Amino acid sequence: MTQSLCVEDVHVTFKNTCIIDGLSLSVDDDEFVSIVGTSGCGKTTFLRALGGLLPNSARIGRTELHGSALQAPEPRVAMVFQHFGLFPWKTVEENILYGVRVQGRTEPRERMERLLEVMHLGHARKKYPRQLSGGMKQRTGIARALVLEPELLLLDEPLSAVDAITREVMQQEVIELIEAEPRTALLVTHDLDEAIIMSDRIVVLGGPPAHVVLDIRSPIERPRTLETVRSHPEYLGLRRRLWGALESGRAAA
Ligand SMILES: Nc1ncnc2c1ncn2[C@@H]1O[C@H](COP(=O)(O)OP(=O)(O)OP(=O)(O)O)[C@@H](O)[C@H]1O
Repeated sequence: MTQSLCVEDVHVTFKNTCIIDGLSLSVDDDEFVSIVGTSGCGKTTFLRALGGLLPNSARIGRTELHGSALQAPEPRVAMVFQHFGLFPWKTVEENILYGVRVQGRTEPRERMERLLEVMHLGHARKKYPRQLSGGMKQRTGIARALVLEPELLLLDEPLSAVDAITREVMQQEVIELIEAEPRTALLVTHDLDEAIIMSDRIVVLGGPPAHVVLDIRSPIERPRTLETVRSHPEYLGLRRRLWGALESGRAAA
C-alpha cells in the first residue's frame, strides 16, 4: 500500500489554549479511517487542520498528501459537513457542480448523472435546499464532494443530522460508493457502530488536547454491510475495545 496522508506532530492552539497536542497519523491510499472521541476532544479541529481551514498561525506540524503540503483549501481535498453547507440559492445540480465550476474544470456531466442516480437525487435536481429533507441535503453534500474525485475525502459527522433510519440507509450507500470507487477518507463520528461499519481502521482520540488513545485496524474485512458486520464474531469485542479506549481518553483529559 502507498501512503496517502502523512500527519506528523501537529499542534493546534487557539488563544493560548492547546487543542491538539502533537498528533501524528499516516493513512494509506484508499484506506477508510474513522476518528472517534468524546465531545470537544478536538476531532473537528483536526479535520479542519487537514482541510486547510485553520489559520496557519494556529497550527504547526507536517500535513502532507502524496508528498506535498496541505496548508490551504485545495481541490485535492473535499469536505462534507455535518450541517450540509449547501448554498440555499442554488439547486441540487448547481450545488453539486459548484466546486467544479469554481475550479474552472470541465463539467463532469456523466459523473454527476451517475451520482444523482446512486444518491437518489435525480428527481430533485432542480430543487432548492429548502425543498429537501435532511437526508436529501446530505446526499447532495456527499455528491458535491465526490464529483470532484478528491484524493482525500473528509467527512465531519455527515450523518448526525438525519434520523436513525435514513442514517443507516445512507451508511450503506456511502459504503457502496466507497467500495465501488475506493478513496482515502477520514470520517469523524460519535457513533461507534458507524465507525465499525464504515472503516478499515479506527482511531480513538482522547482530550482535549487531542491525542491518539487507540489506533486499530478493523478485523472485519470489506465488503461490509450492516448485516454482516453486526453478526461478525469480532464485532462485540471490537466495540468493547473502542468503548474502553473512549473511557480512558476521557479519564486522561
Ligand atoms: N476557532 C476556535 N477558537 C477557539 N476555540 C475553538 C475554535 N474551534 C474549536 N475550538 C475549541 O476546541 C475544542 C475542540 O473542538 P472540536 O469542535 O474540534 O471538538 P470535537 O471533538 O469535534 O467536538 P464535538 O464532538 O462536540 O463536535 C473545543 O473546546 C472548542 O471550543
